[in-house]
Amino acid sequence: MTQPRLVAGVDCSTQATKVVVCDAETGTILREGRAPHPDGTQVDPQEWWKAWEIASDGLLDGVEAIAIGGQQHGMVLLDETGEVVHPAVLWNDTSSADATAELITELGGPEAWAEAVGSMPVPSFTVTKLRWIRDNADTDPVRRDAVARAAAVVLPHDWMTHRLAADRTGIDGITTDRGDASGTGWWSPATNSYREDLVERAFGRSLKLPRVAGPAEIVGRTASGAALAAGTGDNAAAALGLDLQVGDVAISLGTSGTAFARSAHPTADASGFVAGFADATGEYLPLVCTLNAARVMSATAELLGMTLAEFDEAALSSPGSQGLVLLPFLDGERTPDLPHSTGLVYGLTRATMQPAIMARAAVEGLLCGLADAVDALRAQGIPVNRLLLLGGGARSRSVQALAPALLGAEVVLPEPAEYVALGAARQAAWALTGDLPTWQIPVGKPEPAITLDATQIRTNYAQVLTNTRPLLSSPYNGS
Ligand SMILES: Nc1ncnc2c1ncn2[C@@H]1O[C@H](COP(=O)(O)OP(=O)(O)O)[C@@H](O)[C@H]1O
Ligand SMILES: O=C(CO)[C@@H](O)[C@H](O)COP(=O)(O)O
Repeated sequence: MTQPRLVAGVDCSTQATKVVVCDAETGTILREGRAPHPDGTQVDPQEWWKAWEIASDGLLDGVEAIAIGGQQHGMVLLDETGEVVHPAVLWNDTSSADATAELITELGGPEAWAEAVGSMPVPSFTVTKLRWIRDNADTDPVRRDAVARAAAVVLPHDWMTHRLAADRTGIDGITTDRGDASGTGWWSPATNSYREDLVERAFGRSLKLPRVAGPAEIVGRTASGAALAAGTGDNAAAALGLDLQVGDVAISLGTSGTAFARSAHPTADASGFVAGFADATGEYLPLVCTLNAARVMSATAELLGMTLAEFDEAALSSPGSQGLVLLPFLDGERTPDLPHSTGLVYGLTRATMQPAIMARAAVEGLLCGLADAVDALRAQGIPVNRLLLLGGGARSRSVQALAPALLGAEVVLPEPAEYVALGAARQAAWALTGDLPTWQIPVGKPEPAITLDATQIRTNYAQVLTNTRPLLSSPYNGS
């Protein structure tokens, strides 16, 4: 029997690095590894490298090609020698809220941005982080030094790919791809080109930008001679891992909550809800992203003194949320655009102040936010026939049971797997062989759907959000 050709895919996500090694022909996962990242919204990229070394330890023997999928948007600034000059400012860092508002006004409003780069920027977008660091350089010596020395700006997956490439030096030869470039705020999916003027607008001067590699390109070689594929943003990688088809919408419940679909056409939503991203195949990936997803459940479980399994059981056993509404904006929020917001619980009575009802309200709150996301995709003309649940939070039985009614479509549960890493591995196989392989996606059985009054629950959620929006829009004074 001939040995399978091996490819590796990596997910350098917010909370961890995950590695899968697959048979390039079938996609069968043969080896897996994982290592955590530190918490926080500004992280030294060397921490990702350390996590990669731990997660990939002993896995790479015989691997012929590798691709990196990574959390989108994070700003990694490099000097002329390729040294990192500031901790990476991640997608979930909301410090650039004021910078975002300024940039939107300066260019002529949300429509001007949607026209220029397919998306209205929110504080997650890299372009806003460039403006933030420029404007806050004087109050911090590390930032001042970083702004003075910065020669190039790249994204987490670009940096990891560059670090893995043994055939590059300094900042020469750095690459990115369409999927990740589309989350910067200075690259247009519709025209496939950089808007370098937007980098200059944000930062006050130009910076070197990575070359946008093609979907099946080999962009370098590792020290052991493995081919490096272009890599991509984590959501574009997941779309590749799931082999999304027209009518499919992926719902990823990781640190972020995302709803996205493949599209043959670019979108440009000036409301700021739907980001007009590119995918990793040459098409498009309209996407809605919330800042609070799986951690809403883990934080609520911790509050209630429950394990995640107990939390799930409580949410499922609850006689509904009984009008208790939880707005899950625990880390501020991106969609809706409320970077200064906090979470909010409304509807506490002696009857609703029960652990099980609180657990249920937490799951409903995070799903109501995602229901708005799916509706926003529908409003952009994206067909929604079935929803594919993925990410750590998709393992939650209560999410599986409540999602069909609240999101308004059939829910499919791909067999739990690291789909970002798997999609990156599929891209690596594409670069290695020249053909995008067809890999079977095993489908699991979700928890049976619960019947509930979705209209009432979503109306309650929308009313609480509307009525508290002024409060949630202003900075919270927690002192
Ligand atoms: N059964 C479960 N119920 C709810 N949340 C879960 C469950 N299993 C894992 N998680 C959560 O999934 C998250 C990790 O998911 P992952 O997709 O790896 O995130 P990221 O890609 O942002 O690093 C953690 O917050 C973890 O608490
Ligand atoms: O900002 C976005 C998408 O625009 C996030 O989806 C990040 O890409 C992080 O993903 P996770 O680590 O939560 O999977």
